[in-house]
Amino acid sequence: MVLALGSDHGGYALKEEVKKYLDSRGIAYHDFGCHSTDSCDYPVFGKMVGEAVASGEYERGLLFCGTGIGISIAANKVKGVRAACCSDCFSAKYTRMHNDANILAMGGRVVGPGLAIEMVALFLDTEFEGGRHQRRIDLVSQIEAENAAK
Ligand SMILES: O=C(CO)[C@H](O)[C@H](O)COP(=O)(O)O
Repeated sequence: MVLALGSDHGGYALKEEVKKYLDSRGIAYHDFGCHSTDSCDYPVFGKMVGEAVASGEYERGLLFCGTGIGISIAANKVKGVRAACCSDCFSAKYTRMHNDANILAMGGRVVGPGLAIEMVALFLDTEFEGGRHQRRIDLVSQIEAENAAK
């Protein structure tokens, strides 16, 4: 699995911590930026990672901003993206099992590195359950298709 990573300045430090964890597990990733704590704009990186995941080039993505919210909102504007902003392990696990989330977003000003790494592990290691949940994802995709046609 190759991951697409992105952050703004508010999520930069947490992204660096998560990268150390991914390195320790030998999980490959590409970091689309940002690459410092200089102030920047989260939609730029949410869009880049969203498009990278939606294209199929990267299987899943990890996004970071101050709250995790803005960058997940931006990524979710890309067709095919299901980005979940999480700050607890239950949500990080169930967003894989029930929502087949393809991007996990976290807030560098909300969660510490220990919790973030636990959430990343659950997000990466949990499979989608399918079944009734696939029907619901199909309904979400239908909303995307309807809006694209407008
Ligand atoms: O969390 C965020 C978006 O949801 C941003 O990281 C946050 O809004 C950036 O704020 P500032 O420019 O004051 O550092």
